[in-house]
Amino acid sequence: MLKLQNLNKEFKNFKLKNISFNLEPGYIMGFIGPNGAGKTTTIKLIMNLIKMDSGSIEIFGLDNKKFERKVKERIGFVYDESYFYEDLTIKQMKNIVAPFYSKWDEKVFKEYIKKFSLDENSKIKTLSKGMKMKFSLSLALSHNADLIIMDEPTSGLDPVFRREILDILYDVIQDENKSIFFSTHITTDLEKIADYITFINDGEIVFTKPKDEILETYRIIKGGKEILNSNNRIKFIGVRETTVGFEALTDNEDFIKKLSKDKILVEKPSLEDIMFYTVRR
Ligand SMILES: Nc1ncnc2c1ncn2[C@@H]1O[C@H](COP(=O)(O)OP(=O)(O)OP(=O)(O)O)[C@@H](O)[C@H]1O
Repeated sequence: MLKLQNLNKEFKNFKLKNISFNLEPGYIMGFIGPNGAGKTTTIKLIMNLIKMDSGSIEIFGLDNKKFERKVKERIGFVYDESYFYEDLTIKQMKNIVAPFYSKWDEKVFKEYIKKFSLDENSKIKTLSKGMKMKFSLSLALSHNADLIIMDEPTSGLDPVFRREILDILYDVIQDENKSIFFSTHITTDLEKIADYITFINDGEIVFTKPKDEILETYRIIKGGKEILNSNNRIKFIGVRETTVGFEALTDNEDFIKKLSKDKILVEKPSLEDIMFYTVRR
């Protein structure tokens, strides 16, 4: 579905370094990382909205630049900022977008509009942030796209809206030939629906793996201050000290076994824990 190989892009104060990952058909991949890590830049490169310095991107096995039109016909794209003409109504805007897609399905679009309780005659500028996102999603899902790419689709949305959107994405993925790639800061959303997680930090991929494998690999260790010393401290990925003790992240099973069992607590981390300790070290 999507294959990035050794992608590089340099801005004045930022560098995207050797980004590589694959997304297979039938899966949802979440793209996480702190602010400024390079998520939007990567998505813009995938969509050929900015030029790469080196590397390659294949979508459906085709080069994303050479076959741009062909590839984009089959992508549903949801961007984090509204790119609509604010003075138009939903219907007018849809009439501009629809002819670009040979497989546009008016019936599906109408179903989504109804499902999202949107009024076709509402002007875009009168829509709330959540409603605009629902409209964006309706457009992205109404032309039989095989790959849905979204940049922070759930940011700024309340939990009810978010859950609705996640349910719809989950429905889309029931067709095993479709895939979804989306960036987010809301790691709990990914814990619910993602199959794979790609984690980017400071322009570099930290990991790209099945979610279950990630959650099985890492552990949070909690213990009193007396356990932490200069030798073992450096073996943790990240450490957070409090007045009474410490919490730390590790992916080293042997190391955990060596720590005295009766003095530590071993817990499974959330994706947010993994992100926090990896970024803060
Ligand atoms: N056109 C540009 N010119 C110069 N620098 C840029 C440009 N676009 C992005 N950057 C820089 O690249 C870095 C990565 O930005 P990017 O938007 O990809 O991060 P992000 O992971 O999407 O962050 P966020 O989670 O805050 O949206 C930032 O330091 C940003 O300032």
